[in-house]
Amino acid sequence: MDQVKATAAFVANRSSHVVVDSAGLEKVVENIQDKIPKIEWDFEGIHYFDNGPLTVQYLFVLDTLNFCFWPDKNLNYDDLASGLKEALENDKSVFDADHLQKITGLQLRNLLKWPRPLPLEDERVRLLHEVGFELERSFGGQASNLVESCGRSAAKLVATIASHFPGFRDHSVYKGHQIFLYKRAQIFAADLYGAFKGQGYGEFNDISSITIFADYIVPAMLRKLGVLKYSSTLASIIESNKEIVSGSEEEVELRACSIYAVEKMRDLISVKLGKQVLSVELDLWLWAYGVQNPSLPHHRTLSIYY
Ligand SMILES: Nc1nc2c(c(CN[C@H]3C=C[C@H](O)[C@@H]3O)cn2[C@@H]2O[C@H](COP(=O)(O)O)[C@@H](O)[C@H]2O)c(=O)[nH]1
Repeated sequence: MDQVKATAAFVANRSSHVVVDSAGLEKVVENIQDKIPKIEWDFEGIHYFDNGPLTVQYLFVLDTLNFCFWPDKNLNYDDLASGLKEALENDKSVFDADHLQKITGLQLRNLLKWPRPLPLEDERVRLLHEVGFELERSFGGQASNLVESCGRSAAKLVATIASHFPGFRDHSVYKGHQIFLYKRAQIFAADLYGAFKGQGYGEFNDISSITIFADYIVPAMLRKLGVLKYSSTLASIIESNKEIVSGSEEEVELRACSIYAVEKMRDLISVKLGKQVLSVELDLWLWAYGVQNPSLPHHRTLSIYY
């Protein structure tokens, strides 16, 4: 994930709409002291888990669809995670590769028991078809084979997913340079690590290489903590819920500066507190607090990546 870290730093060093505030960062680390908040993966109790390959298939489908909830005021990530869980409990073959390749928007909606079209529903369906097709073509239909082919390397898993599944290629071009953010591919590795508690399909010898998952909750939380500062124009766009175009400088800066800030936070925790923390742990802490503060204004971008 060196590419993610390096290109996020490239953006942070040139950004004009978003600034990583070193004093704010120092203050957060001082306040953390000995108690880096440890949040349990699945603290909400909404995910499917059976300790086997079906859990891997579930998590891959979940992270294929883990984006863009905000256009529907009532739809949240929990609806997706628990809806897919219930669908799988009712029919163990529901996420078989041949089913995924043929699923329709209406069927997906029915699986999730969602009464109206999902945001970006056509894209969600297209991505499920792509996943079903490529899983069958290259991995015997099983996401668990994809994971096993990566020999316990999270970095290899992210690279393999990006090379086989175009829908996971979370790239942008910023000031003429290609920037890699890989939110959904990285969160899949983190979900395996969290669900399987670092064992079996969740065992990775390089989990520390994963960065945070640049979505629309973590930047809002970093801003609340005083780690990110926005230009007055960007602040007013976000506070008035105006959309920000996918791939715009503002959007790339929000996401890349969040990744960069948390990597800096890790360095500072290591220097000041002598502790090694994973971005996965910091992400879960920031995200869990962010979603528990629904009044936090967040940026709104129509995107299939987060
Ligand atoms: N950075 C980061 N972003 C995350 C997650 C998760 C869920 N991870 C599960 C794994 C373990 C825990 O038990 C969690 O349940 C979702 N998101 C993003 O949030 C947004 C949805 O927000 P709202 O519209 O309010 O539901 C959307 O962009 C979604 O992609 C995370 O962990 N980290």
